[in-house]
Amino acid sequence: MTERELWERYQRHLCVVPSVGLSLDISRMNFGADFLDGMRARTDAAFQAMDALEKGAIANPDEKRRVGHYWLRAPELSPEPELKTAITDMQASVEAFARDVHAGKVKPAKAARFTQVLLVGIGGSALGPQLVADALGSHRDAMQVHFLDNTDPDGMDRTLGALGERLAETLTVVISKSGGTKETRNGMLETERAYQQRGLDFGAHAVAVTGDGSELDQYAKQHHWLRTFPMWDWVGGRTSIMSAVGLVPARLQGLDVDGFLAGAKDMDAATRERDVAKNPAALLALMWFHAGGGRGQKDMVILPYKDRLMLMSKYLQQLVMESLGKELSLDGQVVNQGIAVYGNKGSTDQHAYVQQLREGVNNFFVTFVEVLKDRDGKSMAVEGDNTSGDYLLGFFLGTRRALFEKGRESMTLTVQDVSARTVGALIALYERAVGLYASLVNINAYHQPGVEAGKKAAGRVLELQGKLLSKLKAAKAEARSADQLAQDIGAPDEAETVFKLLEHLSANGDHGVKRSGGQRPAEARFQAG
Ligand SMILES: O=P(O)(O)OC[C@H]1O[C@H](O)[C@H](O)[C@@H](O)[C@@H]1O
Repeated sequence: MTERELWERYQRHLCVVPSVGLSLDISRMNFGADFLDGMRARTDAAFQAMDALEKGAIANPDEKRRVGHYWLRAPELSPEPELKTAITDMQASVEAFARDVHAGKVKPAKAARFTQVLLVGIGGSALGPQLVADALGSHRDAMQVHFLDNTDPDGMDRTLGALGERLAETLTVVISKSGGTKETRNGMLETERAYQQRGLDFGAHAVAVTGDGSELDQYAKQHHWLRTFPMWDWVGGRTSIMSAVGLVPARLQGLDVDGFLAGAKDMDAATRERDVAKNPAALLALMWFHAGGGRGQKDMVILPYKDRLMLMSKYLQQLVMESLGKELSLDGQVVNQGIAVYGNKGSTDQHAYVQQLREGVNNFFVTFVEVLKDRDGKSMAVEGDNTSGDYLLGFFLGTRRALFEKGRESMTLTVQDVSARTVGALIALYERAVGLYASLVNINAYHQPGVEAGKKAAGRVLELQGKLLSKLKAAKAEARSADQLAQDIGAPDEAETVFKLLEHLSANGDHGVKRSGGQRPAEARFQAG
């Protein structure tokens, strides 16, 4: 294709959404002239399924749940008045709470004001707040936000250690839809102890976001936490950023929550459009289908040319992979669907993995995200008349061209700026694209049965550790091999897990397990005390 033909193709296929200042360019995807028409029946069915979902159908059949994240930015579209009230009440109470915190009406016992937020959560209860805080935050925010999103002890020490004295003016927000996620529970307990060690009452510094009656909800009530904000079963974790999960930290941080919700609402309106050429969510879904043959054969590389959008790929990794990575179709057939997502930011990535994108295995398509506005205010010239922002654009266009020359497909999303409106719109765009794509490939995007297997297996590992420790204590000073100990606890087939447990136990002083003998598994001996 000549440059001239490409320019024609660009103009023909450019999808512009004036209400949110966003455009999607699919000209560098090599779909044929009849592709969109050929997909029309499937696309219409996807629109119908989305319509039913928005009207309150059970769109998550396995869990028999409705899927209501679109109502969070348009409560008037809720299928029942009670849901609308629940959403608007939540929004008003979050806003009022943040106002009281900022005004010092809700204040810590031993400091004048809360200045820091510590968010404890994982997966959908952390990734959205992390993206929003990083994309929209600055040192001028009303409060600074920190995160504990793992059960890594050193990670917790690092974050809590950095807060240090400021813990006295830190409001901890524990977020868990289910209220039973172990990583979050552990982070909460360790945070509670950090407060206690400084003579601070944790409950007077803590807020929960969780489902009614959950383990976390009960804990918060028993320990007289400041507040609990609701989470509902009709909002999935990975689409919960516009529920209290995202609004509580965003309001506390002092971000433009109204703009964020309005951007999403406007994008929702634009992506209900049935004319595919005018609907960026439908086009994204169709391009994913085209690129991967409807089988996820190509990875989605997300390349925003903007530091503030660096977490976009991490956020989309959960949204896309947890939604689309499914073994079974809606009819129960084994389909093993999914699309792998990765990326960081340009031009930084150009100095890392872009080499492979241009010359290596052609198993991906890129989505460039271009932000027109360079910065607040003017830029200096760094070379001739050129600014740093001119360079960023140059590198983006240069990389895109270099990929195209080698037959590597890409799309470009162009936005005006990284405002709350834009971030809300981008999230809404991808939420709908994922929902539509799921319909195109006939899977349930709203459950995550695969995640449970790992959690159950982890539970069995900890059970095994319990047995092992009792045995080691009973056997006192006798040094035994992993194989012997696995026999002793009646789990001879679990020798490898037993070895891994012993290796970890003896590397840490918590349980008094000692290791002797050689480095290889068969040579190592373990004993208590
Ligand atoms: O909010 P929670 O109930 O603590 O869940 C946190 C996360 O954990 C699970 O493993 C799910 O796979 C995620 O979708 C969810 O967002």
